[in-house]
Amino acid sequence: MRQEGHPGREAVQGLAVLGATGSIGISTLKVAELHPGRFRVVALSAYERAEELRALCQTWRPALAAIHAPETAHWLAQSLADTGTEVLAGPTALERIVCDPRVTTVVCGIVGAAGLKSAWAAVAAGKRVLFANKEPLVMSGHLLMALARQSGAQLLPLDSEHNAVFQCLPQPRAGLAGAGVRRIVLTCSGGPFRNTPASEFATITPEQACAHPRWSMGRKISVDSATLMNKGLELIEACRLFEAAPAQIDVVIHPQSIIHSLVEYVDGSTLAQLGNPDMRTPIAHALAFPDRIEAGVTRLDLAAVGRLDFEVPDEDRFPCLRLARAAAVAGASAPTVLNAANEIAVEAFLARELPFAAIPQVIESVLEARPVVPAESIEAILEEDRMARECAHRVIGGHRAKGVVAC
Ligand SMILES: NC(=O)C1=CN([C@@H]2O[C@H](COP(=O)(O)OP(=O)(O)OC[C@H]3O[C@@H](n4cnc5c(N)ncnc54)[C@H](OP(=O)(O)O)[C@@H]3O)[C@@H](O)[C@H]2O)C=CC1
Ligand SMILES: CC(=O)[C@@H](O)[C@H](O)COP(=O)(O)O
Ligand SMILES: [Mn+2]
Repeated sequence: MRQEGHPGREAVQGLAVLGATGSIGISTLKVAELHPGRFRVVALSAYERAEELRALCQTWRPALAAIHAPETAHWLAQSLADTGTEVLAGPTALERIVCDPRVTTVVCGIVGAAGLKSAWAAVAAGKRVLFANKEPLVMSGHLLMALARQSGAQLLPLDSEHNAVFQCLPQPRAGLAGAGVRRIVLTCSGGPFRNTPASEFATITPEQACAHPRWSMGRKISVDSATLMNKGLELIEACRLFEAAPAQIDVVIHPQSIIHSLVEYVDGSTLAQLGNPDMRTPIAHALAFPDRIEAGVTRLDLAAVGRLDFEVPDEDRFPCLRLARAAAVAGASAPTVLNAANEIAVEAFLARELPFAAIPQVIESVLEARPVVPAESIEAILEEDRMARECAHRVIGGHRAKGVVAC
């Protein structure tokens, strides 16, 4: 993560917000709205929510917009005809956006592995790249970090825990050991089922799983928080972003989500970043870094919060965390397989085709079925992702054939 030579301070940043219609995209635009002299919205993207993208384009008047399906793009172009927005579609639209010379800063707010190619293109193009989309980092973070060193891209974490760790580390950095870091502690809310007995997991519905106690987020990450896979993915994400070994990352349950993560130093000091659970804070931090700007969030009132609690995570009830740690230790293709199996299992759960309790079972079966192979090119990673998804579909098919009912 380099700091020099990028538009943090003086130049107006040209923003490309990928996944503009999602939770991260909307929070980013709320921060940008507070600072019209600092940020110009150059490009917005969505996948299928065309009405929402049209409304954003009418407000922000970006030079470029992208949506997945060509026929939807045609409709969008017609309805934005008087705005000057050029509408793109198809597989290379996002790559074209991030490479546009008017774009200095790319906000990666797409969900899942679907964000990998655009994130990759943004890093290759040497942009300032703000990562919320953790799945590409889990799959290929080691390659993205190396690519950033070559291209001069500046990678900044938006994920609240990683942004907190970033804030607790000295800048510029020269590795964790050089900075005297002993370990990184990621906090975890515990999700909506922190106190739910495992015997009740079989009947959990998508609505219950998506009702996160602290954060308002998209459906996929909300389910990940409920299984604790979100923390597992974040453990791997932290290994990638901070070039840490899995053994240097611990997880602690902190139900209030006020401390967003901690860094322990060899001298016994532990630094933490605190704030109300609102993504506009890490987004404002990364957008303005190294400056600090108003984020529009409610100030933290510790007396009103009253108490901060901590617990050890229960990996028996939440095996996804254990599976993710094992994948981090195995390295190579294992994190890609873990992520792919999780995406397919969560999709099936949200479609009421798989019980909540079966999500970790599917992931474990896919991890057992796929050999760990080298992951030293983006092509190899994409191929492993494809095969792991196929395997997950077969495992889920077998599960359904046994007549296990989903809620
Ligand atoms: N929400 C949060 O607070 C946090 C999110 N993150 C991470 O950020 C990412 C985004 O999360 P979140 O904003 O909650 O997700 P949302 O589901 O709210 O938004 C996802 C966005 O990505 C677009 N999208 C979905 N599928 C595709 C696809 N195949 N190709 C291109 N675009 C697509 C959606 O478009 P459309 O609306 O048209 O479907 C939407 O704009 C995730 O990786 C998540 O883990 C990390 C920390 C916090
Ligand atoms: C806001 C954010 O960064 C999420 O990733 C959050 O961490 C989810 O909360 P959990 O700690 O419940 O996974
Ligand atoms: Mn997070």
